[in-house]
Amino acid sequence: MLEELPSVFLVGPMGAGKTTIGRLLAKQLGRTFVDSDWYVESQTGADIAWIFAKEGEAGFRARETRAIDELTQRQQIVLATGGGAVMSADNRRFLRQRGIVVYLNAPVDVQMTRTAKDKSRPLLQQPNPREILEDLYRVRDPLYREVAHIIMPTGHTYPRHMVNQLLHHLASFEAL
Ligand SMILES: Nc1ncnc2c1ncn2[C@@H]1O[C@H](COP(=O)(O)OP(=O)(O)OP(=O)(O)O)[C@@H](O)[C@H]1O
Ligand SMILES: O=C(O)C1=C[C@@H](O)[C@@H](O)[C@H](O)C1
Ligand SMILES: [Mg+2]
Repeated sequence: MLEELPSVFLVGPMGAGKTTIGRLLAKQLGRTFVDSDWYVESQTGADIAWIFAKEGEAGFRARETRAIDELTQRQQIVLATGGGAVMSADNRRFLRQRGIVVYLNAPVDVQMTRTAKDKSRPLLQQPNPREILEDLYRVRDPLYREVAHIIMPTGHTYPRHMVNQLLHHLASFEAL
């Protein structure tokens, strides 16, 4: 089962669990896992904070779109995308047309808890991260929904449990 499943692309806000769930899902499916944030970092030879500082968000987004275009053409991978990848209409088209898109939908409270200690997200290095997450959610939630084939609420579900639920959804998707 699931041998024929195309690539799976995870979208959602910072702290939704795309990297965590994506890695576990890839292991379960015996697929290669790629994280677009890590891919951009490895292609650039610098971390995301450095790219934002030197090239601005626009520089990062251009690199991200090149990465999403390339990675969505790979066969049968599991891809965790950056939280802002859906801001680009090109990225949304690449994702929607080239695989199964899963929106991990985490409420802002959960995003806050999960991102509080980690300083690697430049957009949240402000005195008011909650307001930023709320503003981003308002703008991006419709875009995540637009691009998604499957929507999964995340919050109080353990990662392993999430992956089991997702495998279930993917199996019924494959059967279509
Ligand atoms: N279902 C879950 N239950 C509890 N903790 C979780 C869950 N999913 C992720 N986490 C934790 O939340 C934090 C953020 O998760 P992760 O890095 O996977 O999010 P992300 O969606 O990839 O974020 P970003 O868009 O910033 O890359 C990590 O510390 C991870 O261990
Ligand atoms: O939500 C966002 O815009 C971002 C999320 C992260 O995954 C990184 O792609 C970067 O920190 C920007
Ligand atoms: Mg991530």
